[in-house]
Amino acid sequence: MNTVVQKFTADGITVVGGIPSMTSSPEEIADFAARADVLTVNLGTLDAERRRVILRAVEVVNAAGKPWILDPVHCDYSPSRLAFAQELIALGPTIVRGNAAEMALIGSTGPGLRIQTGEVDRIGSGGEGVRVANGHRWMAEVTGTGCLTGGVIAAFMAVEPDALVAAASALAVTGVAAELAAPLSRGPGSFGVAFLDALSAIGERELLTHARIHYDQD
Ligand SMILES: Nc1ncnc2c1ncn2[C@@H]1O[C@H](COP(=O)(O)OP(=O)(O)OP(=O)(O)O)[C@@H](O)[C@H]1O
Ligand SMILES: Cc1ncsc1CCO
Ligand SMILES: [Mg+2]
Repeated sequence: MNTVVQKFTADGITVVGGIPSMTSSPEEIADFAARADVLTVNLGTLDAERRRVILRAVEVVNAAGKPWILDPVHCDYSPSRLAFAQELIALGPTIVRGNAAEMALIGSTGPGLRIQTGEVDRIGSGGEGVRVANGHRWMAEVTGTGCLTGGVIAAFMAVEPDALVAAASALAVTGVAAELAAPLSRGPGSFGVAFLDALSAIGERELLTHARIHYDQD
C-alpha cells in the first residue's frame, strides 16, 4: 500500500467488514500474505524495498492460489514503474484496476480482469463486460478514492470467488455510497467523511434502488 492514503483505504475496507493490514516490512510480509484471504498491490509510493516486498507477497499468494489485485498508481508518469507493473501482470493478478490514463498504458492485462474506473467504471475488455455508472464527481476530488475502491474490491474478492461479480458489486456499493453522501456534504472534505459513513450504513434497499450496473455482450 502507498503511504499517502493508508488510513482512508483501511477505513474503507473496515467499514465493509474486512480486516486491513498495510504491512510492508520484509521480515513480516510472508506471514501476513500467508494469513490474508486476498492481497492488494498498490504501487503509489514505490521504492526499492517495496518492490522486493511486493514480489515476495505475490510469490506467497500465488503459491497458495489466493486472489490478488494490482493498482498501478501513476504508472503513466514513470517508465520504470510501468515496467514493474508489466512484470507484475506477468505474474497473474486476478484483477488490475486503474484510472483511464494508467489503463491506457497498461494495455492488456492477460487473463487478469481489467477494470478502468472513472465517471463510468468499465470491467472487462473486448465485447463482453460490465459497466457501473454509479459514483459522484467529488470522488475525483478526494485523493485515494481509487485506492479505497481497490481495497473494497479486494474485501469483496475475499468472500466472492467470481472476480467480476466481486468487482461489479464493490464498485456499485462504493458508487451508491458516494451518491448518498454527496447531498449531505459541503464539498470534497466533508464528502470524504460522509462517504465512509454511507459506506458503513449502506444496505440492500439502497443498492436495489440506486445501483446502475449494465452487462454488455457482443
Ligand atoms: N466523475 C466521476 N463521477 C463519478 N464517479 C467517479 C468520477 N471520477 C471517479 N469516480 C469514482 O471514483 C473512484 C476512483 O476512480 P478514479 O478513476 O478517479 O481513481 P484513481 O484516479 O485511481 O484515484 P486515486 O489515485 O486518487 O486513488 C471510482 O470508484 C470511480 O467510480
Ligand atoms: C497522491 C498519491 N501519491 C502516491 S499514491 C497517492 C494516492 C492517490 O493515488
Ligand atoms: Mg489511483
